[in-house]
Parts: sequence; structure tokens; C-alpha cells
Amino acid sequence: MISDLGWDEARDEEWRADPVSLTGAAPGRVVRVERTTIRVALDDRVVTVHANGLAVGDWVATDGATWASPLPRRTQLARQASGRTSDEQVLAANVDAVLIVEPLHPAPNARRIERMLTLAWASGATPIVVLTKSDLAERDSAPEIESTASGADVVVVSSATGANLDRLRGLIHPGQTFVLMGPSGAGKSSLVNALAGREVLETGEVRGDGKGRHTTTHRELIVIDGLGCLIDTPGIREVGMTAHQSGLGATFADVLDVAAECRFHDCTHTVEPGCAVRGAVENGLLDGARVASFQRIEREIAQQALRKSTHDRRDERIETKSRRAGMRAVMDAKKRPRGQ
Ligand SMILES: Nc1nc2c(ncn2[C@@H]2O[C@H](COP(=O)(O)OP(=O)(O)OP(=O)(O)O)[C@@H](O)[C@H]2O)c(=O)[nH]1
Ligand SMILES: [Zn+2]
Repeated sequence: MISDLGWDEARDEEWRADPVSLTGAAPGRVVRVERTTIRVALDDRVVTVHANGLAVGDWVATDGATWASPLPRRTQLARQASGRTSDEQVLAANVDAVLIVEPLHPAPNARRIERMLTLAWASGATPIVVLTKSDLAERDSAPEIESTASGADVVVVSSATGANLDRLRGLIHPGQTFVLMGPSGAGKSSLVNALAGREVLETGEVRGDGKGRHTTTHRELIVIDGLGCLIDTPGIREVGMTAHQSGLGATFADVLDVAAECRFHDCTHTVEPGCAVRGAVENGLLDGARVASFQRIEREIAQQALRKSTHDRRDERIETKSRRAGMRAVMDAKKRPRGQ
């Protein structure tokens, strides 16, 4: 309940008008969550409040002051929460397209693209690889990337000259929700502004002061006329890894096809005899660096899954223990003679 969290005491006019971007809604409406972190001024301090269980992009039923649990998500973009925990953090919900933004200058990083693709495919949204800064590129590395990004559209653009932006616009359908993922300086903000035809996000030059542009006052879901809904949160911009085997299969379908021919079905493609993957690398049919990248990401996912099951088991043990302790306390109380 919003009122339990102290919204009513918010001093800041903006927050009072629009906490979590839900309260503007008329009673009994289903609304989209535009922001899940808000700052509330309480007396002399400002506290940050998270709307637990909600992600930007969720649809929730609200009466203007309280909300019900979110409607089932069509897609969700999640990553492993930072630190050594096994928790998954949902970065955005109901996303249709993930723009994987990688600069052609100085040079695109195929391994990073694979990582982002794994995350994107696992979300259920459609990945689109956008290679930016074509005006600065000395050589055409698009064909290499196309072979890396099998199954995803690859578009080479320049926000500076406007080259190919129409093709990219054609891939994002108005009314759909999209996110941008990619390293700092890749040109994500410039791309959004160029696509929108107006300044929606601050770019590198504008910032200039070294300060991040992500303040909590920033709305994280932006509706761009004629283009769609952009979800832009700090978490999406960074690239993490998550425990989704499904994304791996879509990203490395070529490697998995060959791996199906290995003599042992649990082949690690390292020392086993009859390994088709090693054979394909030796024959030049598969790129060794790509296979190594596949193995690295697969290992990370396996470690993540292991960590998760260990945590789940520990949680179960704690639960059983406390249940037993509870039962024992009841039995002890029953055994005790009355009046003690
Ligand atoms: N020449 C050229 N420069 C570009 C292009 N796109 C972006 N830049 C420049 O690259 C720098 C970084 O661009 P941003 O759009 O701020 O990059 P970003 O990915 O949003 O960066 P973060 O906000 O740190 O994640 C800026 O100086 C842009 O002017 C392009 O197509 N061509
Ligand atoms: Zn093998």
C-alpha cells in the first residue's frame, strides 16, 4: 500500500503528484509502471523507496492509492543481481525488442554481443543488433557480426549522419516496448534522440561533467510518439549474466548443432575423443573464440544454477528447522502442567 510507505508525507511536489507514476491513475484502472524507485522527503531527510515485486513495464491494477500484483508478464528481462547472491533481478517487463547497441568504432566486440544476445533471447523479446557510429568505422565488420548474431537482425547505423535509421525504425513497431543494452559510450542516447527526432535522453557531450544522467527523478519508461515505449534503466545499460539456458541455445545454435554430433552427449569439448566441436574448430567450420565464449557463458550459467539450488536448499532447511522448532514449542507447551 502506497500510504503505508509514507507517500502522503512526501514534500517534493513532483513526487506528490506522481509517486511510482501510479497515483495519477483514475480509480480501477490498469496502468503501466514507469518507475519503481522513488524518493520521498520525510521531515528533514529524503528516503528512497522501492516498489517491491514490481518492475518497470509491468501492468498493474490500481485504484490510485494501492495496487494489486502485476498482471502476468509477457516477457521479462532479468539478470543476476549484483554480489554473490543467486537472486534474479527483473530489469524490465513486457519488452518487445531489445536493441543490442555496439559501436563499430573503435571496433565491435563480438563476445560482448553474444553475452547480450543470450540475455535478450532468454527474455522472450526480439533482439536487434545495432552497430553504431558507421561514419567513424574504418572497415566493414558487419559481416563478422552477422555470423555471430545468427537469427537476429543486424542494422548498421550512424546517428551522426542518419544513415540506416529508417531501416531500424521499420523494425520497431509503434506501440511496442523496447530497451537499449550496450556499453557506455556506444551511442545509445544519441541513437534514441536520432530515432525520435528530438532530445529524449542526454548524451555524452551534454553530460560532460562526469556525473551519471540517471537520477531517481528520471522517468524510466518514456513514450516516444511514432516510435514506441522506451524503457531505460541504469541496470539494463550494464551487461550481466543470468541463469537462462534458453538464451544460450538461441545465441549459439550453430555450436549446439555441431555439439549434437559429439560422441558423448555430455561432452565438454575439451579432452573427449570424438568431439565434433573441436573437430569443427580444427577444420575452420567454427570459430575457436566463439566456442570459447559459448563455454564460458555456459559455465557461468551452470555456476549460477548451482548457486541457486544451494540457496534454495538452504532456505528449505531453514524453513524445516523453524517449523520443527515451532512444533516442538507447541508440544512442550502441551506437556507442561497447567499454570506454569
Ligand atoms: N561520429 C559519431 N559519434 C557518435 C554517434 N553516436 C554517438 N556518438 C558519440 O558518442 C558519444 C557517446 O554517445 P552517447 O549517446 O552518450 O552514448 P551512450 O551509449 O548513451 O553512453 P552511456 O550513457 O554512458 O551509456 C557522444 O560523444 C556521441 O556524440 C555516431 O553515430 N557517430
Ligand atoms: Zn564435444
